[in-house]
Amino acid sequence: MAGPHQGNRGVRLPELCLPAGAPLPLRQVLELPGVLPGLCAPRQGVRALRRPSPGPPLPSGGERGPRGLGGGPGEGGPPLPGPGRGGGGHRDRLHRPGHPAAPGRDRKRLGPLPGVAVDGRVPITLITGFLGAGKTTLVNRLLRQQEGLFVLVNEFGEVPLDQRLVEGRAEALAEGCLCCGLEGELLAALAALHRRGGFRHLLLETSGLAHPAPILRVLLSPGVREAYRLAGVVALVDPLHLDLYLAFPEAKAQIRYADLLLLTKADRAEPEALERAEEAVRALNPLAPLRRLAKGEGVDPEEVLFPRREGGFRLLDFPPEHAHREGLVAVGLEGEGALPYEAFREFMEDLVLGRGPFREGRLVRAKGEVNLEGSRHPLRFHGVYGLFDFEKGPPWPEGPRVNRLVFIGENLRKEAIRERFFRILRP
Ligand SMILES: Nc1nc2c(ncn2[C@@H]2O[C@H](COP(=O)(O)OP(=O)(O)OP(=O)(O)O)[C@@H](O)[C@H]2O)c(=O)[nH]1
Repeated sequence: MAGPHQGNRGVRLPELCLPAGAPLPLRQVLELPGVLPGLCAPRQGVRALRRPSPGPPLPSGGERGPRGLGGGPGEGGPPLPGPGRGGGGHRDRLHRPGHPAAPGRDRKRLGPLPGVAVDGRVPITLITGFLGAGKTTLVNRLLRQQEGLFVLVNEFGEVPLDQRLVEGRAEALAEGCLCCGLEGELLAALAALHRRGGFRHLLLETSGLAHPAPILRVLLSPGVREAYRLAGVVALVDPLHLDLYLAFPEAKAQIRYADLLLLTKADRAEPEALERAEEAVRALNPLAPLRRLAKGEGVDPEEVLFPRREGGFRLLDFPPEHAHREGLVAVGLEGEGALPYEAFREFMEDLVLGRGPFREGRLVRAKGEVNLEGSRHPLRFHGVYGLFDFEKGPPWPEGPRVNRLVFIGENLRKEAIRERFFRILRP
């Protein structure tokens, strides 16, 4: 395990947006007075934190579904429209690559859905990738462009932030890591969704720390297999932080188990970094197709939804047990009130740079939505190691303003973080 701060100080600094000692550029994002000179500008539009436009209403129940999780033949009951039947049928829902997709009404229609057409089971695609690799960015894009998708999201953090981004067509599983004792939870969620129906393809977005094997074991178990067809495993890989990620066995496993590999942040990474990352990824999984993505764009949605080719490669050496790298901690903070700008900036800098009470820890992932004093807009942020994106959200609605933050890292001291945050929060 790397020593404290190595990632934040010695190794990462040249590449960081936030040099040591430089304040976070929060004022610029919120257009608060008093921008401090010499800071890197906030990145524009990197994170689509807003929710995708609501899609058309999901068809309601009414038709009988196939066998499986509902409790055997005849009890299933979710509507899985087959060719020529209700729910619009899917013959006319052809996805036509090449047509520019716009959010909302121009959403593309799903293709002929081989899984449903062939055997009545609902295809399910596992979307993996280490913390901050770009899973939600891709999934939000697919939701905007494709009808009939539903997403089950598993988050490691204690405050479910991602779910709010895809509300209506997504559901959060219990917090924690899906691969660690949440198999029952996953089974129950799959069964409930299957009974409820109203979707034709399920995406399962795992937490960044999930090992795919125990999840695949659930998806390939006899009861589940009758209702859902595993369409494949997609792994997203962040080339900016790959060498840091590969110290985590989960990150390696995600790459090894993938049917399709997506190298994200191609718009931000230098060409040499992309090439190096491709080499490292290829060494772990030489057979899966490898594509480059920029902000969720760069791959045919159909390929993401159905990444597994017939007769394709799959690694089935499921370890009976696995252990996460020690010391990883998720801290969720939720509280009403306003944060003074300076105090919040210092708090974030100390965490990112491993200073003061946070010197033992090393931040891997941060995300949140906060209410800074003097602003009508929430400040939203995403951090992966020291690289941060900030965005101004739409004005707060009437009513209490709730700050929500998640920090994931090694040896983070939960109590110290909580104590500091609630000390600066003004109710
Ligand atoms: N420039 C750029 N930024 C990206 C890209 N993909 C994701 N990001 C940014 O990277 C950060 C993390 O992206 P997410 O999509 O939330 O990553 P995630 O894998 O869902 O994160 P976790 O759920 O926390 O593991 C956000 O700030 C995104 O805007 C990309 O292709 N290009």
